[in-house]
Amino acid sequence: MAQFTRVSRSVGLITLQNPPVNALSAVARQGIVDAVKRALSDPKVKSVVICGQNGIFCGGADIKEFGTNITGPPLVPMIHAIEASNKPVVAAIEGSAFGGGLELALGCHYRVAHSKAKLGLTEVTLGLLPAAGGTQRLPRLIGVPAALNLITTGRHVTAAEALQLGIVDQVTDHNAVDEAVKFALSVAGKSLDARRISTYPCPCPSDVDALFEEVMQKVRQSARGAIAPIACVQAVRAAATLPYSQGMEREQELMATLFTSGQARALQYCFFAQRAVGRWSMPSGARWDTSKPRSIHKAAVIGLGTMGRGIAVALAQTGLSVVAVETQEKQFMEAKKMVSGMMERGAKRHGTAPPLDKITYSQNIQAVADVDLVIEAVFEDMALKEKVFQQLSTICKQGTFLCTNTSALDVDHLASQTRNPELVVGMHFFAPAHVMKLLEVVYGPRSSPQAVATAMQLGKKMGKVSVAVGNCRGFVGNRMLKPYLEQALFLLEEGATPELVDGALEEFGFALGVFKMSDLSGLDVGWKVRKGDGLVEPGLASGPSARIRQGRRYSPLGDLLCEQGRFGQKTGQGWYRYDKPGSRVPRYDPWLHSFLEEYRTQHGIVARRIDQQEVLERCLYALINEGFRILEDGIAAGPEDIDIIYVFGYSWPRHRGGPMFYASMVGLAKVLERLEHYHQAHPDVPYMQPCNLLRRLVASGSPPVHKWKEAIKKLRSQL
Ligand SMILES: CC(C)(COP(=O)(O)OP(=O)(O)OC[C@H]1O[C@@H](n2cnc3c(N)ncnc32)[C@H](O)[C@@H]1OP(=O)(O)O)[C@@H](O)C(=O)NCCC(=O)NCCSC(=O)/C=C/CCCCCCCCCCCCC(=O)O
Repeated sequence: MAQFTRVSRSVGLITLQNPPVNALSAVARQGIVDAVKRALSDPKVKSVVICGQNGIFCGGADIKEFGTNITGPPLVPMIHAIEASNKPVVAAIEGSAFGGGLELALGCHYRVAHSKAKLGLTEVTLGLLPAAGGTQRLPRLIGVPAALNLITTGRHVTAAEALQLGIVDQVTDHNAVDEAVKFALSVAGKSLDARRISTYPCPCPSDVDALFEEVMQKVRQSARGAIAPIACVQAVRAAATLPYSQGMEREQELMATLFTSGQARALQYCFFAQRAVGRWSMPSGARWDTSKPRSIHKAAVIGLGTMGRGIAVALAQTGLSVVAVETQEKQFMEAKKMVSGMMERGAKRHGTAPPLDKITYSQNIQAVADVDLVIEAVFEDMALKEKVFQQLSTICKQGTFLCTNTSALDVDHLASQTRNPELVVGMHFFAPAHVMKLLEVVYGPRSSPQAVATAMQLGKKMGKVSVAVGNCRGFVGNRMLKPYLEQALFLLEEGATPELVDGALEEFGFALGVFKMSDLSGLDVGWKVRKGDGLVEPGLASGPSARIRQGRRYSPLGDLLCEQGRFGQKTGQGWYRYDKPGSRVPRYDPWLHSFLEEYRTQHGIVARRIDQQEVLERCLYALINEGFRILEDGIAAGPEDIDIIYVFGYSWPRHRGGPMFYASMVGLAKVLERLEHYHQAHPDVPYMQPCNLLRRLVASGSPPVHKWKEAIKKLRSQL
């Protein structure tokens, strides 16, 4: 797992060999310990280089070991032994040096990096802190403010930034190992007294207390309840205020708390889930590894509203030639300007040239005749989309993939409007499409595996986390949102306020509570959908029957707000009031509170006290219950798919691992018991009726989340 060779006569070259990312597993650590001993005891070796095989230095500690009984030599003494060596040790950093990988490099006396390498103390993203000395060495090397920034965010820095910060000593465009060997030859025999980072004093600003107070406040705000960033600040504070050995003790103490926390488990689950969703499968048996995608060189976007513009930008930024079609004159002119502006701003942020020449605009749909793939993003109206798909089917060259960006409509129905339904899939982007990472790739019963593979691959190229899901109303994300929104409205009827509901959800970790989110996305969107579903009945009489529609409990609260022209931020009023239309800061609205009181009186509802616990249970368990139905229906292949959709598309707090993981942490039996309780109290709310799959999982002993797929398969085979 670590190979030792002697090169250039006197340089001991230690190569980590643990594919795919040279993670520091027990065997790899043992390999390093043995190789270092050998290098130090070999009199012919005057200096040492540590590198990783296959162009990657080291992806850090082996995350797979974390849930197990860890054996093998621990990292901290291993790194200390390297630092204490009396022969110079140079890290040759290619590819990535993350987490424990960078900590290993910080234990070396010198660091040479390839210009394309990325470095970072990423542990915080896994619910941990850099506990192999990273929180103590990095501030000593680059100062407290810069170290705090890197350690609390886990962000990756380029080799150039690492050089500027002082993390690496040299950056090269050539072979980093060869350069490191040359470097090692040049420093052989030189004193190492000034090269052991643990012996450095920690450079500190004069008012350490004020600095840490300010940072802690900021970190608490952005952490949304995550504990690791806070522990990171505490550990760096120890570096700034304590001698190294005591700082190390503090680092270990803080790590011990994080290591066994539910948050660390959730974040590590997310890490693997994000990768697992790439290994998609369809109920037909088609899979990621047996379905070959087709290369896409030229794509088209139809409809340049908010979504279409974002999609066009995202495609162009990927390097594809894009035909952007908008038939309405006013929208066409406005979109051209907006798209260019979006690309220019993006390019400025990345220090690149805007890919303006990648997009050609047209007002004629015939312009898409020669593209490889079309993404339809016209208004969310089935009749309009049907027409577009009929046209595309005749205009496009043979074999063009036809995708729809619908957020809820029937993909299979659209496929039926075309000559080749196997070429049709949904590509459901999230607004703003050039920023949001999530893409739901929706397959209908007739979508070919190649169409799915192509959309998945295109999503990946666009930098999206793509999840393949089946076709149903709202797919996965929006389907689960419906019971969540519904519960929030019922809670208002029963006595809660938007502030109470949002407060509970934000404390749970959502960036925005449900009412703030509705104000942001526009209340009229859902109103239009409900009208289409025949649920909106303006001016209906009061009394309980007014709140039963299509045989189930219904809250017209949202409709009533829309009837008043209160569409949220864009009109300056919604569930909150805003200083002016378009303002973003929600404020308490006395009108809304009187309106709720009047509404309750009119409908004979006596307001009761509702606590945060009830808000969370009703909103979240209703959503989770629908997640189980989605699994039962085979719309999502596994809980990971649902969780990744929620973490990347709906701001579900990552440190809670996604709704299905959260359910497993709460305990399936508890979730079932609470759903049963609420369903008894609200028998006219079908979403609260516990799903069969949940009952069966509980009956089979509530297996851990990673075993659900297997359990579902087994349960299906018993039916
Ligand atoms: C950028 C990457 C490295 C590579 O990206 P890419 O090329 O795109 O490839 P991927 O698809 O991401 O990955 C390929 C497969 O490799 C798997 N993988 C990746 N990284 C790891 C890893 N570090 N460990 C295991 N496996 C890994 C990945 O899952 C893929 O496989 P699959 O598809 O899932 O099958 C990118 O992969 C990346 O970013 N990786 C993560 C980098 C990272 O964040 N590293 C930090 C790891 S944490 C760390 O290093 C911590 C160090 C501190 C010291 C730890 C000490 C531990 C013990 C202390 C115990 C003390 C508490 C005691 C408690 C008590 O007292 O009881």
